[in-house]
Amino acid sequence: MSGGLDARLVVRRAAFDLDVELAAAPGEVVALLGPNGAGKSTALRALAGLVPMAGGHVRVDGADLRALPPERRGIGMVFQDYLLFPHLSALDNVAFGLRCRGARKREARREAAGWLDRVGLAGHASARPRALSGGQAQRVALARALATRPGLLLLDEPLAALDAHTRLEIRAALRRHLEGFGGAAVLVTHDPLDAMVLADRLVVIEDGRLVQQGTPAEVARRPRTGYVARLVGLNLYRGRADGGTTVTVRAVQGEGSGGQGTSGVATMDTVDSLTGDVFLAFSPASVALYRTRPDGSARNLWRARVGSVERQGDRVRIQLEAPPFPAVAEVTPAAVAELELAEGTTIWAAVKATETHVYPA
Ligand SMILES: Nc1ncnc2c1ncn2[C@@H]1O[C@H](COP(=O)(O)OP(=O)(O)OP(=O)(O)O)[C@@H](O)[C@H]1O
Repeated sequence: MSGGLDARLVVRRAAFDLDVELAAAPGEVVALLGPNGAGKSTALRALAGLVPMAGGHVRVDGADLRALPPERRGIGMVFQDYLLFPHLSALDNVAFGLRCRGARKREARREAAGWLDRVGLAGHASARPRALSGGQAQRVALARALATRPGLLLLDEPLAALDAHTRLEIRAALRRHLEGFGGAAVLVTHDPLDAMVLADRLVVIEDGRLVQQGTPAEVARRPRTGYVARLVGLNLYRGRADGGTTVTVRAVQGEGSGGQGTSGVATMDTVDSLTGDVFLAFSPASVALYRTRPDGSARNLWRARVGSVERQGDRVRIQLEAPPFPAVAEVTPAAVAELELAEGTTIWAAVKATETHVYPA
């Protein structure tokens, strides 16, 4: 690829080893997702030149940046904690980046004023960072990063320090500005919603390795690890399909979804005919719960113990412990009351074959 970002990032530390390839086309926003300690920040810092690389390359618009120090890479950066210069006004913070690129003072300030206007802060040009709210400070940081029209923009948890209301507002502003941005952008986030809203493509890393990538819709539809499944809220199992519509499954949900002893096998009826190793997924909302064994139409049915009951908005998430079928069910508060669900309750869980989704592993 000549334009955009083309990188392979190799970083070695005593107890950690990162090796990921990362590409982003001009105008594309790639979100890096992964559990704590997966190496997201390390990858971003390697791109920025803030940690030494043991191997690989960083090319932006065809230019190899690996030998350059951070300040000469021409990369725009937006961090969680803004990192504005406290002694400079909002205007001069934005102008600073332009000055570093060689713009004259008047010219830099004129252009900076235009960017402050674009992020809705024309009236705050002379304010010092401490006089700005978190959301305003983050908009100044964004203007500062965009003003230099970098070939690569890095965003490290840009919404994490903001309160819920400001977060919504800045997420929308960020989306607008990213849409108008012509360079490649890499966003690190913990928040699947930020990733889904802001990114064109998701790259998931675990333990320093890329485990899955694709558009948000592809990743949400076909998670390939327990982490991704939890992220998108699906129940996920690995199994073998026999060419018919029966899958022999074992859980891949990992910790917190059934605990230890997730051994043994079970079969599930599906509607997809595949052969070989497969993933089987279904949504928590498709799990029906019963106090007594239900009669009637064919469906997958199993006994489970309620592990936890957790209210989330107007729904309740129920962890079901039932090796090898640990699962999450999502029901209404009325159903919780009616079924008298509490930790330790034993119930029947059912999922229709038509609600399952099977795809090659
Ligand atoms: N400065 C450092 N020196 C040594 N090890 C570090 C340093 N920074 C991070 N690590 C280790 O490198 C690994 C990757 O950390 P990193 O911060 O990149 O992960 P992350 O995916 O960004 O995690 P989080 O979501 O918690 O921010 C972890 O094992 C971490 O403990």
